[in-house]
Amino acid sequence: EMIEKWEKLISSKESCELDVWPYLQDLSRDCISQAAFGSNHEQGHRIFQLLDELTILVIQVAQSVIIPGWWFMPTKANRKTKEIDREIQASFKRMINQREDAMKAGEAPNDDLLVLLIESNLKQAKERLNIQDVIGECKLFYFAGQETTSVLLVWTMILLSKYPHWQAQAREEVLQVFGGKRPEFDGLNRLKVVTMILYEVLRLYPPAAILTRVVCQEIRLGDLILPAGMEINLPVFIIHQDPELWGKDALEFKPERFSEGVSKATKNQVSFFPFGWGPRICIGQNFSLLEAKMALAIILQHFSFQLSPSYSHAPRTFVTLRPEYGAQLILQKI
Ligand code: HEM
Repeated sequence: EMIEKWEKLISSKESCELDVWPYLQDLSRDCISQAAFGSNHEQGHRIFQLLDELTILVIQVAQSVIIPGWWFMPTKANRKTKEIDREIQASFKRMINQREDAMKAGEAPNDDLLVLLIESNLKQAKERLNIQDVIGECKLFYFAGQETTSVLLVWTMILLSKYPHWQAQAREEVLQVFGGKRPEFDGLNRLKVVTMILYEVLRLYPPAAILTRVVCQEIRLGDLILPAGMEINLPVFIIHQDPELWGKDALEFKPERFSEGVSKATKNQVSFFPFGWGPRICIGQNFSLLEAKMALAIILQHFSFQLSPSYSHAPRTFVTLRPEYGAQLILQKI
């Protein structure tokens, strides 16, 4: 659908300028809605709108001075937050009820995330998820499943516009593997240059730029003693750009550093962790890389692109690392 929209915008002209960021957001929203929840565009659309509003409010709260008990005050922001949360809960409950009915009638898909969650809720076992757990998981997947991948895609398009020789190499590879055909799973796994490019984008522009942990019991870390309850930030983007770990060219876009895989590029150190690390590592990393490769391959088959003079480079952390003023590119049909 996105490709068709872009083609229409170009139609008889040679090229067209557009901000690709909202289109890529819609694309990844559609992917997670359909793949995980089998939900239609409209249902998913409202939930994303509400999550967007909730994110803005949460960021406002995070940036303000917290006074104990503030959350219980009937301020405008607190009332709005609770109202949005109620609507999100109601939307998910509706979605879950509809799916349960469809499952009973034997009309529902039986292999998506929603089915797994509902089945876990219906189990009689001790470890069954209750309905609030199911709603919590749906909320997390809706949020974590779209924002991050659309950010990865948008920075990839921006960097491939800035480095046209990498764009050309990626296109050559895609055309070699798929020609003009629709990309499929096995072929996507054979895309080496595209994978190197995506890793390098994730290194320089990690969507989750900072990870947070709370120390659960006092622990010694080198010369430091960290007390229980202390909050620690792991600055992913700083570690990803540290010249001591990555060399003097750490700030440069050089996908070739990943030509022999991640362990060679990192010399087996934990210096590249765009998807986190350890037991809470991103559960959706394969899904997102597959989605990004699929989207990028189709875009490269249809268009070449370059930065528009109106593009202004402004990475900004707003939960994820976003291009603050969008991604104005000039697209040309191939
Ligand atoms: C480029 C895309 C993505 C990036 C960079 C990314 C990054 C991350 C990171 C860094 C974490 C760990 C957070 C922490 O340790 O505090 C995480 C967790 C998670 N991600 Fe992703 N993610 C991406 C795509 C996805 C997708 C597509 C999904 C769903 C299909 C997803 C679902 C989740 C979930 C459910 C968790 C929580 C896992 C847990 O706590 O056990 N992510 N992600």
